[in-house]
Amino acid sequence: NSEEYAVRLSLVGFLQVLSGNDTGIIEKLGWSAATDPCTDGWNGVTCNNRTSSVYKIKLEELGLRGTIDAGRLCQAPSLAAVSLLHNAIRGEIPPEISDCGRLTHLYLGGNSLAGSLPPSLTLLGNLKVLDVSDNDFSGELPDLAKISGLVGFLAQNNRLHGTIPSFRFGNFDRRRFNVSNNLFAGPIPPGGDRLDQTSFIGNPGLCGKPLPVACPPSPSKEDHKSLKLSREKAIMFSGYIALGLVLFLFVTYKLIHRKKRTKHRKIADEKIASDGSSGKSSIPWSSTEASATATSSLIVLKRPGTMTDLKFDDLLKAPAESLGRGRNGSLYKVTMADGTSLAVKRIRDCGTSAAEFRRRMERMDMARHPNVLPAVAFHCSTQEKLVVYEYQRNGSLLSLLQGRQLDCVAFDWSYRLRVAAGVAEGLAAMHRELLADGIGHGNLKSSNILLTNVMDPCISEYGLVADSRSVEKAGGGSAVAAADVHAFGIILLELLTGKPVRNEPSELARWVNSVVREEWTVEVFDEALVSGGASEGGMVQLLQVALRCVHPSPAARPSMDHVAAMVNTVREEEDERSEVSEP
Ligand SMILES: Nc1ncnc2c1ncn2[C@@H]1O[C@H](COP(=O)(O)OP(=O)(O)OP(=O)(O)O)[C@@H](O)[C@H]1O
Repeated sequence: NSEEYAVRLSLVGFLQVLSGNDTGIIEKLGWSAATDPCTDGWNGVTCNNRTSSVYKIKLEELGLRGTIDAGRLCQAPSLAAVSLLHNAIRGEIPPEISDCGRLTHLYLGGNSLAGSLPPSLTLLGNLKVLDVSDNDFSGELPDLAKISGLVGFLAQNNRLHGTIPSFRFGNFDRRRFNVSNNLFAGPIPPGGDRLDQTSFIGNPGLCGKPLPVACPPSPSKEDHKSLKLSREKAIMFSGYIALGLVLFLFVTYKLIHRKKRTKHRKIADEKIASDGSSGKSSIPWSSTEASATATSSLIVLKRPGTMTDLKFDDLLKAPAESLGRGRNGSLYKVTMADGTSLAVKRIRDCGTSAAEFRRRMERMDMARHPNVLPAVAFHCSTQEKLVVYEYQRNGSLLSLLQGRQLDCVAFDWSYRLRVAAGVAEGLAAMHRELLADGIGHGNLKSSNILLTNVMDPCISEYGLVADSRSVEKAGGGSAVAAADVHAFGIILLELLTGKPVRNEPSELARWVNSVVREEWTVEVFDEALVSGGASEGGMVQLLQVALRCVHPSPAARPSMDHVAAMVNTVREEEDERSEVSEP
């Protein structure tokens, strides 16, 4: 059909540019728009048998002397791996490379590529291995640490400079991280000492472990103090003083006015509580009761965003917008004076004492995991409990399921597995740490899976169902654990079927079970996954995990540790399936 023809034309165009219009090479490889890349033997091309689409292009050691036309290359919609190792390719990596959204492996080592690595590389969210070694690249590295699944980065023997981003070194194999023989400077980021010094040698300005060169101590406060204030600084400080004065007058004015407004606010608060409406509202979220309590009663656990301090009074004064009213209480987006956005949960009280609530919050703060959103601060009094989080602007898994797609991520099989594995890991880790204290999530659902700025899944509102009585009734945490496993199973079903659940999770489980019983298993899978080339075997495996999690008998459900291990196995097998053999 015409789409396939357009893809062939683009790929042939890509090869022409890559070879520098060398017709000899093009003929030798047998690429022609008149033939099919999958069935007519285009050399260097591998197709996905199920979808008959190109997923790997391997053109190594062919003496290619042209440039990379990423615009044309990325027309192949299922392209997962590209290897152009050991040619004489010139020019730069074009920014359009980010259009190859499914790319997992990109090997460009041993060419004559130059310029800096384009920042758009960081948009390749599925990338696992990037090899740019033995070229003539210069400039600073883009923040490749943003790509959470990156397990290989080879950049040795170039002229790259600047500092090394804070990679998740724990993910890298020794052989698969190498920035040696460049012009990098500054300290090796934390975790780099897990690797061998051969990964870093040959950078004259680089210091810290595993290199034998210690980093110089950073200048102390005393040194700073002794520095004379320059004229510009003096002007700047007098500016601050003036600003401080204006703020002081403003706050005094507000304080006088607040007294007058208190009465109106109480009425407005009661209105929120009674209608539960969501949407924009200039009505402050704080109750009179909360404003009247001591200003020191906000317990800050973590500094939010760029803020140096978070004060209860500032929180009360900041403009708030209602985001919704759920089972646990109401949620407000609060914008602080410096522009930092916070999400404040006002918990519907369930009889937990302030002391018990505080104990739970502090206990949870000790059990952090990258896939669990930590509370920034909390406030508890007998009348009111508030929990403050950082606002996550990329929305939730629910919004992805509802089709509010974000440009920066393809909601494809690989991403869905990443979400499933991240949530499973986070939940399992929290269970390990907190179930002994009877603290489970208690309200896990896709609207509580938020997406961080690098689109990693992050569980929010862990442990806010502070009904200790239900935990005791359930027998020391096992019922809350089984309920969380069930909820996780529903999330897996949502990922597999593409159908979001809002009110009745068991209905989705019942429907899936009935289809599976009739042996129409494939019918349950999201059409977008099937047409996107997701492997049926992998989807069936994940479905089996989901069905075990939603087993009607809580005692028959696996533990979260076991579930996380099963999900990881599916993810690893799928990675291997799509992974191209290492060149
Ligand atoms: N920290 C946050 N940053 C950005 N959005 C958030 C944050 N926390 C929650 N949200 C989003 O705000 C909306 C309202 O959240 P809320 O918690 O009130 O609803 P809910 O999850 O349906 O209810 P509940 O968790 O109380 O049962 C949801 O769409 C949720 O995804």
